[in-house]
Amino acid sequence: MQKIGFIGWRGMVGSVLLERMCTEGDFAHIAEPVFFSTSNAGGKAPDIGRDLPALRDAYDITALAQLDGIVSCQGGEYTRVVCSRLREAGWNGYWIDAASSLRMQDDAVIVLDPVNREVIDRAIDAGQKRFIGGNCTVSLMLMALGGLFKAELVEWVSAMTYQAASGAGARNMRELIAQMGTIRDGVATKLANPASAILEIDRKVVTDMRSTEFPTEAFGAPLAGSLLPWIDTRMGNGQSREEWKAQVEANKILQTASPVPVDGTCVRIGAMRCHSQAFTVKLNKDLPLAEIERILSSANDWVCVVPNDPEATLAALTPTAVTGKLTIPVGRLRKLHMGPEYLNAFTVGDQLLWGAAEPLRRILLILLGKL
Ligand SMILES: NC(=O)C1=CN([C@@H]2O[C@H](COP(=O)(O)OP(=O)(O)OC[C@H]3O[C@@H](n4cnc5c(N)ncnc54)[C@H](OP(=O)(O)O)[C@@H]3O)[C@@H](O)[C@H]2O)C=CC1
Ligand SMILES: N[C@@H](CC(=O)OP(=O)(O)O)C(=O)O
Repeated sequence: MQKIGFIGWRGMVGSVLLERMCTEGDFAHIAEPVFFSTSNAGGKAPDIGRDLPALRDAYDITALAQLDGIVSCQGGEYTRVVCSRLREAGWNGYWIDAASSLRMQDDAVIVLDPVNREVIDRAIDAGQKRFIGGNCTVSLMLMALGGLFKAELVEWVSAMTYQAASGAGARNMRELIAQMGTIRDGVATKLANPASAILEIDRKVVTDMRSTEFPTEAFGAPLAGSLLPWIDTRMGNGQSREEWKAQVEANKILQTASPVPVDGTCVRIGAMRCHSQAFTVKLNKDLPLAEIERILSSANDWVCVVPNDPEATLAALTPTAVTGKLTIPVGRLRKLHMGPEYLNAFTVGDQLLWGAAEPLRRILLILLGKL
């Protein structure tokens, strides 16, 4: 792997990937990085601390076909178009991708190496070439609960998600802030007066949120001060596509012999870039909580168990605490009234790090023989 192409490096996932690669010094392992653009061929390549040629056209199949590997954070449509053209051109390099379009194809591996390194190694040995990052909630769930899955203790999981605006894109993050500002601006005078009636403030807030002037172009509905219990398209069986991904992707990542059911409701909330999830885990045996905590916390280098008390929970188990960090806290661990095999758990993870960029950065290092 000498010549590696980067597409989508300017987008939200791509720029987090680039930042992580620069921080970790990964470009030292790449003899010839080549940067592409779908909109600015001939423009200036990003600053990665060395001289680089101008941006190449991301649709130039001849240029792409000269690469040993391609890392794309450009999106599913780009993948669909370019991957098939590259195949037709006989290209047989490594394709590393953040988009969902290839994930469930037989010749694609969903990568999350702290959880499925053996699956990845077997695929590389077998000559497989397509390595795709998983859906963010699925990757974050498996980083948090991986120990229980690995020990084959999970009968099923119900995952109720609280997903950040970033999962919907940069435009949506901006709109969330604009919505927050609109709400606040509408009641600023009343808010400044401690004697003003709260129900009057509340009435004005909801009137503003229901107004056609309220900014909702990206989300299609108010998110700030509210929530949106539908993410992605409909599947036709009552599930949203985001909910459907939980079981199919988790079982593909783990390569389970028989599928572990995973289902729940995926909800968009007004967090910026951390997804949270509340789990009900049906274990296949009654284990002491201390043993469960030991299994969870020893599963990988990033997961950490948060004591089930209010101080530790509010200090370590919130999007505010976790944003920008690779740690995966898991807390609120307790047995539910339903019985000793029913475990409650809550996790928070940065959806642009372990949820998107980090598994791609690491599969690249694995393919380069550096991890
Ligand atoms: N957002 C997320 O949380 C996750 C996303 N993914 C997948 O990653 C892919 C990319 O997502 P995401 O990074 O959110 O996409 P973005 O919309 O942020 O970026 C995609 C591309 O848009 C172009 N672009 C146009 N205008 C701008 C601008 N002002 N700033 C930056 N880029 C711009 C860039 O292409 P160019 O430079 O060629 O013009 C960029 O590479 C998608 O397939 C998504 O499914 C996967 C996991 C999580
Ligand atoms: N759908 C996710 C983000 C995402 O891009 O997922 P996927 O990579 O599976 O399309 C969210 O909205 O939070």
